Amino acid sequence: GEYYTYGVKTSKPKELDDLMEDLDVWGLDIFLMDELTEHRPLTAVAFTIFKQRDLMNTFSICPSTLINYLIELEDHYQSVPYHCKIHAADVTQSMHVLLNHKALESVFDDDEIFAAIFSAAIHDVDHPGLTNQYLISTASELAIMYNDDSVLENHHLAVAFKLLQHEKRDIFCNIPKKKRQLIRTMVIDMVRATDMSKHMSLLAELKTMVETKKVAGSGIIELDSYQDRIRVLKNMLHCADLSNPTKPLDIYRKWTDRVMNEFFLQGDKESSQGLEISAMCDRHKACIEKTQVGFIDFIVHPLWESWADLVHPDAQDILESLQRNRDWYSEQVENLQALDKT
Ligand SMILES: COc1ccc(-c2ccn(C[C@@H](O)CN3CCOCC3)n2)cc1OC1CCCC1
Repeated sequence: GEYYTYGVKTSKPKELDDLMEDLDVWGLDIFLMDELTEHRPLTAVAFTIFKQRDLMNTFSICPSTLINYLIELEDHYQSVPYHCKIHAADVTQSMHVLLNHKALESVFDDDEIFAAIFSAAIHDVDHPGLTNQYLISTASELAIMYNDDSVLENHHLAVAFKLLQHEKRDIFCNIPKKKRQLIRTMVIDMVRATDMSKHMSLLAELKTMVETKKVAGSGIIELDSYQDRIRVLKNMLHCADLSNPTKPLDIYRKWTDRVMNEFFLQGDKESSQGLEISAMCDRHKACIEKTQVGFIDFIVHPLWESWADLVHPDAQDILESLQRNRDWYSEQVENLQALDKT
C-alpha cells in the first residue's frame, strides 16, 4: 500500500532500510532520515521505535491510530530553524538509545518506556521559535495563558494531549483509566523538566542520585520510588534535549547553524519592535564558536558528566565525543582570535 514498513512513504526503501539499522546508534543521521522519509522523520522514527519495543501490542494500539496521531503531531511542529520536527525526531531517537543503557536494563517498565518515548516525540510541538523570556516580556497570548510559568513547556503538553481527542488518533483509548492517568502524570513531569530554568535543580537532583546510587552486583541501578524513577527519566529527556554537542561534529554543526538562525530571527524581531536584543540573538554581535564552548562548559558537560557517572561506563563514548567537539570549537575560537591579530 501507500505506507511503507516504517509507517511512511519512501522513494528509497533500500537506503531507509540501511538507515533504520542505526536506530539504536548514537549519531544516527537524522537529517538523512528527514530526506529519506520525505520530511516525516518524527513519524518514521517514533513508529519504528514503538514497533521495535512492541508497544503497540502491549498497549493495544492499532497501527493506523498511531500513524494518524504521529502524522498530526508532526504536522503541528512549526517550520522554525531549530525547534522543528527533525529536532523532535532527534530527541526521540536519542531517548531510545539512552533507554538501552546497560545500567538501566530492565529498570523501567512498559508504562515508563511508553511515557518516555511519547514525551520525547511531543516535547516541543508547536514551538514558535521564540524563548519563554521573549513570550513573557511581550505579554504574549501563551504567557497570559500560562501565567509566565514554563510557558512553552505547558503549551507543548496541552497541544499534544489535545491532538489525542479524536477517536482516530487516540493511542491511549485501550489503556485502562488508572494507567492512562499514571502515564499522563509522568509525561507532564518529563516535558516540564525540559524548561531550562529548571536545569540547575534537575542537575543537583541527578548529582545527589549519583552520590547515593544503589547498584546491584550486575551494575544495574536500583530505583525504588516513583520520585527516583521519574528523576532519572526527567534527566534522561533533558540529556536527549541537550545532546547536540555530543553527536558527530558534522551533525552537531548543522544544529548549531539552526539554533543560531532561530535565535537571530528572534533578535531581528526584537530589534524591529524596538526591544532590547536578547543574549546571543544579535546576528551582528554573536560569536557562535565562543558561545558553543560556553554552552558546553557551563551546561552540557556538567549535565553529561553526571549522567555518565550515573550509568557508568555506558556513556563514556558520548562523553568523549563531547570532549572532541568542545576541543574543535575551542580551536575555531583560537583561529578567529589569531585572525583578528593579522
Ligand atoms: C547546538 O547549540 C544549541 C542547542 C540547543 C540549545 C538549547 C538551549 C535550551 N535548549 C532546550 C530548550 O529548547 C528547551 N525547550 C524550550 C521550549 O520548551 C520545551 C523545552 N536547547 C542551545 C544551543 O546553543 C546555545 C544557543 C546559542 C549558543 C548556546
